[in-house]
Amino acid sequence: MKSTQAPLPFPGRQSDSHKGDFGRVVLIGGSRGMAGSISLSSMAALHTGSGLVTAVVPDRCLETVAGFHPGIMTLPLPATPAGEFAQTTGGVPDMIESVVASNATVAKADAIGCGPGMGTGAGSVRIVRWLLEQTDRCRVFDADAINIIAQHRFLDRPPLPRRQASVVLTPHPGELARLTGVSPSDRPGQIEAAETLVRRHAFTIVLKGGPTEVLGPVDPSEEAGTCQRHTNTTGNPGMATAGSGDVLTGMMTSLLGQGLGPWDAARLAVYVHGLAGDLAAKAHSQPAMTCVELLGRIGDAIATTED
Ligand SMILES: NC(=O)C1=CN([C@@H]2O[C@H](COP(=O)(O)OP(=O)(O)OC[C@H]3O[C@@H](n4cnc5c(N)ncnc54)[C@H](O)[C@@H]3O)[C@@H](O)[C@H]2O)[C@@H](O)CC1
Ligand SMILES: Nc1ncnc2c1ncn2[C@@H]1O[C@H](COP(=O)(O)OP(=O)(O)O)[C@@H](O)[C@H]1O
Ligand SMILES: [Mg+2]
Repeated sequence: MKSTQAPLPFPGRQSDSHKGDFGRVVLIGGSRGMAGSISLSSMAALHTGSGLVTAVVPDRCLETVAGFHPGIMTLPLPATPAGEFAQTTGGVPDMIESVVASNATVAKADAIGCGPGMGTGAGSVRIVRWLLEQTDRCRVFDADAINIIAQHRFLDRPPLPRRQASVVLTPHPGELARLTGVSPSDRPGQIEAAETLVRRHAFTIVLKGGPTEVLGPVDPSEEAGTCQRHTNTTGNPGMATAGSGDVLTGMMTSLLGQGLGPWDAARLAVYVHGLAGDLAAKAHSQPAMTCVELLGRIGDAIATTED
């Protein structure tokens, strides 16, 4: 295992602190058949230190998601027969995004992560479009949320006001290819395409892989788009296993919810996530480690990076 240094220390805790000090986060996603993904994100957010974690899921997945960890709260939304988010609720308010917007837990969330396992159906599209417009919120878009943004060309619209755009996208190379048209086999081209997105929208982009690259604006309020790049130093091919990225989504959302800015949250999340992967591989081997062992090593990884 390489010996490397964290880009910044993990935030410490005061002796009189309480769970409200560590962020309320919401994770939106899951569907019947992919309930594990949003559960992994939610458990990762808890293990990264979030005070309160709510998974917003299609109602057909509620028991499954809630059953993974007693610390996860769940908010069920109407589902299609296939078990994805429905477009309408048949009630008042009627459209699914109105239900999300009017929910008190969602309204109070310090950070919202969206996408793992949610599918790309009409209900999910409405939720992603709504979330992209919430410019006063910290948001993480991953997996199907990125696929939806790509399919519906949501980034072709005029950029959001820079000052408010606290958005992190966490594509793997296949998702970035859908977003930009640049092939996963062209790593330099993908990094350049991600830089272009950063300069235009002032988003932070985490281009996953071995190694993961973090790209973000130097000054998000500046009109002329700037971009800085950080190459992560942790992680290993044992992490090429289902659910590794879902864990990262929860960690990223957790750190944003704890008050870190997007550049710091992204660099620290990928560092601790990769280190947890390195510790899991050391204990279990690269082939045998899974997302469960990765999740189980977040604590050991944090312990080496604490303030
Ligand atoms: N337990 C669960 O419920 C899980 C659900 N998942 C969900 O499944 C859905 C589909 O996501 P997937 O990522 O599996 O499928 P995708 O079709 O998005 O990605 C797989 C494809 O992307 C490309 N790709 C990915 N990483 C690459 C790399 N490093 N280099 C080059 N090409 C690369 C490859 O072409 C690969 O076939 C998402 O909603 C996701 O959240 C997955 O996260 C796995 C676990
Ligand atoms: N060869 C590798 N070296 C280092 N990290 C890797 C490697 N392969 C995958 N990973 C990491 O594992 C995660 C995979 O994410 P993703 O493809 O979204 O998985 P999933 O959608 O199955 O959860 C990313 O954080 C990525 O950086
Ligand atoms: Mg993924």
